[in-house]
Amino acid sequence: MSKLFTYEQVAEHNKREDLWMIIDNKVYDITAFVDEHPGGEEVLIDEGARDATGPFEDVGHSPDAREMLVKYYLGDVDPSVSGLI
Ligand code: HEM
Repeated sequence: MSKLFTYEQVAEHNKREDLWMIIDNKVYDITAFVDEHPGGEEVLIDEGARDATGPFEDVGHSPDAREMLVKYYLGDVDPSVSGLI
């Protein structure tokens, strides 16, 4: 079973040196990726620490970009508290 996180837990990881992000109800630790993002670090810091599914999809990220997410995966958003924010 995957690890579950609340929105509050994700929101604590809101810094460039410690940055999490939710995409499609999955939680990612993207700290190591901030330097590598072709779209720059600013958007990741702005959209990080919360659900960034909308902005991520709006950009029309490639299959390669989606594949990159795999190695940053931590777990899922706790479904019992999802949808609160
Ligand atoms: C950890 C999550 C993310 C990953 C792995 C990722 C990965 C990538 C990759 C690989 C590209 C190059 C184009 C492509 O292959 O699609 C890209 C471009 C871009 N990304 Fe992300 N991205 C992430 C999150 C975001 C978020 C949340 C935003 C917010 C708007 C964003 C904005 C952009 C923009 C604007 C570009 C275009 C850069 C350009 O071509 O000038 N990305 N991203």
